Order: sequence, then C-alpha cells, then structure tokens
Amino acid sequence: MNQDENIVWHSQTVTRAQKQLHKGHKPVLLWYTGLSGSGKSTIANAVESKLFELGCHTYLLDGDNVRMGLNKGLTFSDEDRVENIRRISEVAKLFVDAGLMVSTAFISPFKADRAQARTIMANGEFVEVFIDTPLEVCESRDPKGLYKKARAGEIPNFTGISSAFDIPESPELHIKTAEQTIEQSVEQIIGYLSQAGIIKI
Ligand SMILES: Nc1ncnc2c1ncn2[C@@H]1O[C@H](COP(=O)(O)OS(=O)(=O)O)[C@@H](OP(=O)(O)O)[C@H]1O
Ligand SMILES: Nc1ncnc2c1ncn2[C@@H]1O[C@H](COP(=O)(O)OP(=O)(O)O)[C@@H](O)[C@H]1O
Repeated sequence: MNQDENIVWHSQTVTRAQKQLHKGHKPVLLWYTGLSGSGKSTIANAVESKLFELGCHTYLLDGDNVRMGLNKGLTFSDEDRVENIRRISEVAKLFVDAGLMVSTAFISPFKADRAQARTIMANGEFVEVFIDTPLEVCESRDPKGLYKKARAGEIPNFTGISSAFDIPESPELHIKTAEQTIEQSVEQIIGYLSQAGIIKI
C-alpha cells in the first residue's frame, strides 16, 4: 500500500498574505549557485547584511553548515548531491512560506535539481543567482585549500575537476566576480530586488 494515500495536506489559519504584511517586503528565495570558491558565501553574506540593515527578515542556509547538521552523512556522489539539494529546497520553501527573504549558498551543480527547486516555489519567488567565476580564478583563490587537495587526488568527485557543473542557462542574475567587486555584486542583487518590487529602498 502507498502510505502517501493516507497523508492529507492541512490548510493553515494564518495565511501567507497575513505573514507577508508583517514583514514589509515580499518573500523570496535567492538561490546562489557556482563553483567552490566562486564567492557564493561571501556575496550571500554581504547581501544578507544589507537586507538586514534595510529591516528585512532574512535567513541564510549556507553550504558546509547544512552538511554538518540537517544533511550530515551525505557525500559528494551525484546521488547524494541530488538529495542534498532536494532537502535544502524544501527547507527554504518553508522559510519562504513564513514570509522571509531566504538565501541558499550551495554549489547545486545539476541543472535538473535547480529546475526542481524552482518548480516548488511560487512564480517570481525563485531568483537564481549564478556566481560565475572561472575555474582558474576559483583555483587561484582556493580559500579552503580544497582545489590543491583535489588536484593531488585526495578529494574524489570534486566539482569542476572530477565532477560536473551545469552552467545555468537563464539565471535571473549573472554575477561575474572576476570582473567586479563584492560591493558591485551586492548592488546588482539589491538593485534587482528593488526593481522586481520585492523590497522598497
Ligand atoms: N567533492 C567536493 N566537491 C565540491 N565541494 C566539496 C567537495 N568536498 C568537500 N567540498 C566542500 O563542500 C562544499 C560544497 O557543498 P554543497 O552542499 O554546496 O555541494 S552540492 O551543492 O551538494 O554539490 C564546498 O563549499 P564551497 O566552497 O562553499 O562551495 C566545499 O568546501
Ligand atoms: N569579486 C569577488 N567577489 C566575491 N568573492 C571574492 C571576490 N574577489 C575575491 N573574493 C574572495 O573569494 C573567496 C570566495 O570564497 P567563498 O565566498 O567561500 O566561495 P564559495 O562560497 O562559493 O565557496 C573569498 O575569500 C572572497 O573574499
């Protein structure tokens, strides 16, 4: 017997619209994607700080931290990366339902998983932010020394070296960190949110 047949969706008394009114901004999911060392975490933190200053209610789900808790035990096999992203997108959706401006900073290398995350969100609430940094730049930054280890064969399935990264085809935001400063990237993202009517500045 399929157990899902006995599970029924519960409607809630306090509506999404009521929660949104409390916040003074629209809920959104900023989905950062890019190679390790591309700048996802740096830019997501800087944007969150700016949004916080503006009085927005924010939450940031960041790579390594989530893998230490909710997704502890998941590896970097293709199968586990799919499950990693599925759980993250479901958790992000709950925070968005609560009216928050949520940011996720994960490599999220597979196009199909990013597309799936988009489908569970309402129209306009999924903003894909491609942190586009060439592999050689990420490798020269190597903030955690992981590329060095991956090149030495000490880390298997390393994104960009021995595991795939599907280039986003039509992200809402395309951030080229080798050509612009962190501050310029923050301005680009905040500018988009303002123009899209998600925040008022
Ligand atoms: N094999 C391999 N490939 C890529 N990255 C690796 C790997 N092993 C460990 N790390 C570290 O884990 C961080 C990426 O985790 P994510 O959860 O974002 O990856 S994924 O979305 O499931 O692909 C990534 O963090 P960021 O550098 O912040 O991207 C790395 O620090
Ligand atoms: N223009 C830039 N934009 C973003 N990060 C930059 C830039 N120039 C240098 N960096 C550095 O690159 C590194 C990116 O690391 P991180 O944010 O952890 O990347 P990721 O989360 O994608 O792994 C940081 O040390 C950051 O200071």
